Amino acid sequence: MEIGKITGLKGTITIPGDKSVSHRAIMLGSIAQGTTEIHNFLRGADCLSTIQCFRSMGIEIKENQDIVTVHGKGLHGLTAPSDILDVGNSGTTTRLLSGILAGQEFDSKMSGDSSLNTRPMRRIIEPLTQMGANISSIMRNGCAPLYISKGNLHGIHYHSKVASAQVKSAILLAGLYADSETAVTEPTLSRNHTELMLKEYGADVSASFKLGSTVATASVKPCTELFGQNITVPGDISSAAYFIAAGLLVPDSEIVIKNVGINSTRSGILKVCENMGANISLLHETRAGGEPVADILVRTSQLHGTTVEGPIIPTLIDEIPIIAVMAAMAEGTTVIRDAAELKVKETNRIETVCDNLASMGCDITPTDDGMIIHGGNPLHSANIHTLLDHRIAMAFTIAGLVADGITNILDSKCIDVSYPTFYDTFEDLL
Ligand SMILES: O=C(O)C1=C[C@@H](OP(=O)(O)O)[C@@H](O)[C@H](O)C1
Ligand SMILES: C=C(OP(=O)(O)O)C(=O)O
Repeated sequence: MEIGKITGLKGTITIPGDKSVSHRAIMLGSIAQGTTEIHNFLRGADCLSTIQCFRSMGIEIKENQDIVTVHGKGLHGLTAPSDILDVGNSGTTTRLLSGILAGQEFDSKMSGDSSLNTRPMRRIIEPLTQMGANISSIMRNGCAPLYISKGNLHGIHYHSKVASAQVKSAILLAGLYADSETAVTEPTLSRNHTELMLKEYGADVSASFKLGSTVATASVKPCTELFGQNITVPGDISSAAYFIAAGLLVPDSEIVIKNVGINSTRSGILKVCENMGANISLLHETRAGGEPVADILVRTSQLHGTTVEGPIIPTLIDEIPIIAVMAAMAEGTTVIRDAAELKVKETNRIETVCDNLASMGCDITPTDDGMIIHGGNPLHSANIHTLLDHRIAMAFTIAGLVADGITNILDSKCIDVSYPTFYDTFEDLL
């Protein structure tokens, strides 16, 4: 995809459904009793992998544009897949599904693409094993492909080293099948969609913060039945982030982004934008599917550098590539730290962000847990090596809109993983 410099992005856009919420709606719908209707479902490749996995385990799932109907068969209604479950590029599918599969009577295997199969899975193998699950890395390297066979699950209180919603969710989902309460404590609160949605489906879930610390605990009681729901998925703030950045960086722009999920465990990017001096307002705040949503009004702004660190990091972890692009265009220095998790995403996002921004003329230095960006140098065009990472492709598309010359996004098709209509959205802004 070739991207040139532009001015004046103006208009109102709607962002597709949230990826995290879409995955969870399929998973919980499949193990609930009765029908679940999901509105504004994200038809991105990752969520389609989740659908396919549950179809392979006997669940009827009908797709009608962005409305998906799941005919759930209850907590014990899944059937043995005849083949290895293909999780594609999706870490969320792999880790959350592991928690569910740990509670099944049948054996299963899961494998993904070459990126997925290098991502760390010990973080879920270890707690699920403590719960009594039989789960192993087939290549014995701590990565997928994974093999899961019947185990008898008991409740544990797990203290996770990483603030990861995927780890937390895998344990809570296995906890539905355990013989006593299961709790997860994480160093700082990660996205809480699983807790919120489990509650909607009828599970007995609690969540608490320890006073005076950032530590967060979520727990679930063993469950006998979940009940099918009607779910409206909010627009994905991680996808909206590219248009927030475009509205701020492209001269003479004014964009309204409709119906975006602003759950505080996801909306750290809004705080960072505010700290950078952005002109952003939230309009029409309301709720959809148990989640807070709002329209976001963005106007071109002169940004300045900031520090992004500590408990805010899990609330914006997928937005760091686009935050780095904003920082490159901001006056002054931006420091991003406490974000070592970036190294184990679809690519090592510290490297992919730093290499590509440096190739566009940005003064950027990678660190062990983030990066330091001296902003304000004009960006120039480059060939962007996405390494098939959707977030890199989208973040550098926005960089291309403000860079001199024609920026070439290599393998931009990888954007289908989370936002297949990304380039179409621009048509409403030109
Ligand atoms: O639970 C989820 O839906 C997700 C959690 C995050 O991963 P971690 O749990 O590994 O931080 C995030 O990066 C990913 O895109 C989606
Ligand atoms: C890291 C991501 O997703 P996942 O972990 O589900 O592959 C992402 O979408 O940026």
